[in-house]
Amino acid sequence: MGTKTSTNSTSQTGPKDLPVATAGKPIDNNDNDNDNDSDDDWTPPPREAFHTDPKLCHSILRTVAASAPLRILSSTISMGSGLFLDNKTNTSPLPAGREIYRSVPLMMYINPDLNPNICHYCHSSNTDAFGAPPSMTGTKTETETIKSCSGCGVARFCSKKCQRLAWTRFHKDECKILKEHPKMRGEYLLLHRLVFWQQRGFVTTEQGRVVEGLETHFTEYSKVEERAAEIYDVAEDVVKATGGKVGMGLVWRLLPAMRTNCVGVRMAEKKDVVGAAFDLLTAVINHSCEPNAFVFFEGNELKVRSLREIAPGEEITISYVDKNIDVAARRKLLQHEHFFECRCIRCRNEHKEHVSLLKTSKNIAALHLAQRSLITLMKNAVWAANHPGMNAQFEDLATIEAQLRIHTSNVFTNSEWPGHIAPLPMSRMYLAALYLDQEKLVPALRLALQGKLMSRCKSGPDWVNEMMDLMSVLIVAGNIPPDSPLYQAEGFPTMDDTHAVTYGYLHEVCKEAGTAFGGDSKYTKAICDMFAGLLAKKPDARPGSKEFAVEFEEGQKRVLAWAGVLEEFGITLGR
Ligand SMILES: C[S@@+](CC[C@H](N)C(=O)[O-])C[C@H]1O[C@@H](n2cnc3c(N)ncnc32)[C@H](O)[C@@H]1O
Repeated sequence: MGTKTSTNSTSQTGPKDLPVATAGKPIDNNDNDNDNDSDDDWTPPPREAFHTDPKLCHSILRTVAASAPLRILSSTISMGSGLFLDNKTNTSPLPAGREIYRSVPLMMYINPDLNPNICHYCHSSNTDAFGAPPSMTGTKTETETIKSCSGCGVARFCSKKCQRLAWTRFHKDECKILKEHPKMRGEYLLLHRLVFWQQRGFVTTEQGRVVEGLETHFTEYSKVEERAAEIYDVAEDVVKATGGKVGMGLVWRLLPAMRTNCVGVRMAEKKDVVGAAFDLLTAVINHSCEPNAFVFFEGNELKVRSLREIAPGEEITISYVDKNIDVAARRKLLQHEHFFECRCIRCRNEHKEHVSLLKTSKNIAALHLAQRSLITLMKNAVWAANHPGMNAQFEDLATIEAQLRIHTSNVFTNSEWPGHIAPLPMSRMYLAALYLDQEKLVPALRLALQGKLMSRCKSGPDWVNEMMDLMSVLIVAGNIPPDSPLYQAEGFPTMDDTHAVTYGYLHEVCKEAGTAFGGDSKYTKAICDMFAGLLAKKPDARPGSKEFAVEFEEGQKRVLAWAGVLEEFGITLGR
């Protein structure tokens, strides 16, 4: 790290000073870092929004396989551009559950800490479609032997061929970097890749123009000292990694562009982000907390699908954050990462709901405090479960559950904490999974039913994933032997009722998975195979028949009453 130089706003800043008004860490004027800096200016030139350049828009749109006519236009929600369903070539709306486009992102990086089972070149996984490793399910796949690179011990490859191809394409530049920084953020690793690719001439002129036109929030990063300092070290590392061949000015501008425009990699079967991808068209899509589309990944492909009907001429939106978190947490994240306050209808309605339930700002502050405490509590419980013996205090799930009750009591003045207000649904689901791991089926089933059925999410990909978490508890519950003392001692739902609910729910999940993820998705196929396998064991009334509908309704009523869930939260067959 170089020594400090003055960076006041009146100085004639050269390439080696931090941008004007930035009090982050300045670079050493005597450093050789910038000797080959072809790009002396720290401040990016004014950005031309994509939609002002039809030729560039055309080439961005050509990078994807679109199933619907698309256009890049001036956004209706943000300052720059956005992606729209075209209304010139198309007059009919796009229904819910349709593919909008798919593409192979320009760059993608999976963080092996978050998912060690994905090849870093072809991005195929050695887990089954539910994300379970083969050792747990007994499934053997071609890519079973995903091995780490012996150089860095970080990058993973499913075959020698993938390892060789990755080496020529990017890993020869990245191996040393990953060895030094094994936990590097996906966006930062992709920044290194982009810089190396630019040097090697791997980036086409058009791709380069897209990168130049990206929203960077450069000013916001530069203005706040701690944000500037946060990215400064990374930028310096990138310059160092290129042996000083690339100047700090260029890296300093590209870095916030990567942070702003990479999309989190979520596989179909998991809600958690496991890496970062940079896709030229997806970088144009703006955010809504009530989006009409979503992105997921399968293998090398990124797919964007509609969540509800989209009218011709309507802007396509995705959620940049987990939709299940509460309005305050969403706004905070969007402000921190994207520098805007979300003003979508959902945010306004949720905020109004809090105000009407809690009346005063003091009570709202108490809600936010309780929400943070709950998240910390669950994080500690999950950590303790993954590190047995390290923090016994959080291993006792009955104590965690009692604390959950304490945190959620007395926050709402005239009622209990409503079951749909975050993070209660998610906390209950986590706790259910931890109880299931400890084979404590009674609290696991009760909490899974409460968490899932009372949550706000009633359809779409998140609903499918949450229902699959509930299914994993129901399936274990359905396998308890008929003479188990659980039925007597705990008033546990009868085997018939559990089976009726399991078949009914899985039937709905199959249909919704087809709509949400598409019939050609590996995940949808795996869910439907699972359902078919279960159904084969069912001799009597089958989902779809009148007899089954009666069996299901009655069974669900009793199961919900046992779990303390109101009947209105139950699932209607054939929704
Ligand atoms: C990935 S870019 C989206 C495309 C961008 N509008 C453009 O012109 O390149 C993300 C940035 O768009 C802006 N943005 C996205 N959604 C927004 C929203 N709902 N409200 C305000 N700004 C938004 C923010 O500046 C955000 O950091």
